[in-house]
Amino acid sequence: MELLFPSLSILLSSFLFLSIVVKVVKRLITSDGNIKLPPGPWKLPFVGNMHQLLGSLPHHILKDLANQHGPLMQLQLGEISTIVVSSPEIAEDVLRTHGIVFAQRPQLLSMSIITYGFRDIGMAPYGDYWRQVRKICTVELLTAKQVQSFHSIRQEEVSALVKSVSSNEGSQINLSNKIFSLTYGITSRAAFGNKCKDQETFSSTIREVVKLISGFSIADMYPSFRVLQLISGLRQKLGTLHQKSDKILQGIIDEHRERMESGKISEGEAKEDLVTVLLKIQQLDYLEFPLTDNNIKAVIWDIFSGGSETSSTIVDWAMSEMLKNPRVLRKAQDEVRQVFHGKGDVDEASIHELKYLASVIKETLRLHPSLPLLLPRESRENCEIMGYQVPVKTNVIINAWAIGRDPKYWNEPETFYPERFLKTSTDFKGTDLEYIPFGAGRRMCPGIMFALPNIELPLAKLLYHFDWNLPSGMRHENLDMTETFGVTSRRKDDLILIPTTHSHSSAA
Ligand code: HEM
Repeated sequence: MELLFPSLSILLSSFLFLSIVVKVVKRLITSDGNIKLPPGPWKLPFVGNMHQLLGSLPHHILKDLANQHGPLMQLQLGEISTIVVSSPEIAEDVLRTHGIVFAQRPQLLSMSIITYGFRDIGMAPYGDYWRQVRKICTVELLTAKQVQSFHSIRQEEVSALVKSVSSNEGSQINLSNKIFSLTYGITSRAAFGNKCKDQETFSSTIREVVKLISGFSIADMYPSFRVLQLISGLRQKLGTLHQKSDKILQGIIDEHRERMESGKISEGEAKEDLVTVLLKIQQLDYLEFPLTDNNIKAVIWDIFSGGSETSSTIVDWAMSEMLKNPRVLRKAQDEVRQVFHGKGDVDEASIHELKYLASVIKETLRLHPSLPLLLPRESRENCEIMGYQVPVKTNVIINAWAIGRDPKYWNEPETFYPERFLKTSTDFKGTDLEYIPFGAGRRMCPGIMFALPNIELPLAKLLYHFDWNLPSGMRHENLDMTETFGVTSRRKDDLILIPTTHSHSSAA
């Protein structure tokens, strides 16, 4: 009996292996040999190019491969034919010229669990439902007026951060941790109103999910082998996390609905949180697609997962780059201290005067775009790009990180030099394809207006109130800038710094 188990498992895995090989070979044989696909590296029969993505960060590997095979490159990732775009010219073709062909997202099984069956904005299939939720997002949730209405939340949360840093003056603090909890705190209050009791659990659930869905999941690369979903355990882990976050979100919705029905949230209340806005929209009778509670939860999930890690990552990298480049740190500090001279604190009303800080942020977004690979897309029909065929249902990866370092467009691309943005009108609004940290085209990020104040205000206050030093003995040029593997390109090690309160500041 004892021998039966190993032999059974060997038998099963051999069967699985063989059936995968048969399927892949069958596909190779039946594929149209006349199609002129973009060039790409040599492929192994069963894994395609997946083995080439091991060992380093995907956006780094893809940039190196593109240097050898060209800015439009074809890879075979398991069963999935993929093209990788690494130049502004081809990004223009994909995102704008043929924008409608590439406005679709691939329907990854792993993502369907956490997006309530693709009912969010980011993963929803391109079509009328997506158009409706995206419009709600841009016209109701993330407008300049709505974002402005959250200014007191930002002030309070960032002031609390300043206070907490100040109380640790002279000793080492983990600035990364403080920045990440700040952004989750602001997003939570904007979305749910006063901080909800489950905020910590909710934020940590999101972070766990983001970690789980990072990189290329083997199961998603072989969608016809559903058994891989079971073996990998990904589906089960995501399911458990989804249930946890769903319970919290439903509790928040129920509590809001109760307050609205009891008249505690009045019509047109000055500062409406995002859940309240969504519940009011739910009551409208002219929506093409009724907004269910699940739809609302999916949208709120997007705002948290899309909005918090991304903005914190930029603040974290901007501080790291300034500590590494003391000249830039001094210049940014001089500017903020001059603009807010005699005021004792930074306020949002004059923050637009911080032109150099704005360039620091832009340069950070160029070198460390929070999403180095834009969210994946999928071709809806056959398309020709630069004389190559891109067949329907090809996965499309756009390497925004590589594009932001293209030496054809950027002088000394690896150098952190904010001044370059003082002299150019290049912007991240989606028209300059050499600079796409927020993407471009139909699926471009709708959260820029929400993100920017969450980046500018913390940076301005941290520079105004404190002088910053690295832990003793560490030289600025030795600050480690290694990135970690993930959906967002975070620092590998947390940023540990020593703050000293600046004498003019009200935090002194
Ligand atoms: C520094 C901050 C941020 C960065 C760098 C960023 C970047 C991006 C990028 C690169 C995309 C993919 C665009 C594409 O495929 O072309 C995206 C999509 C998206 N972002 Fe952001 N984002 C940020 C903040 C936010 C915020 C604050 C929100 C919401 C409050 C948000 C919500 C979304 C949504 C919903 C999508 C999906 C859009 C769609 O598929 O139609 N993002 N973001």
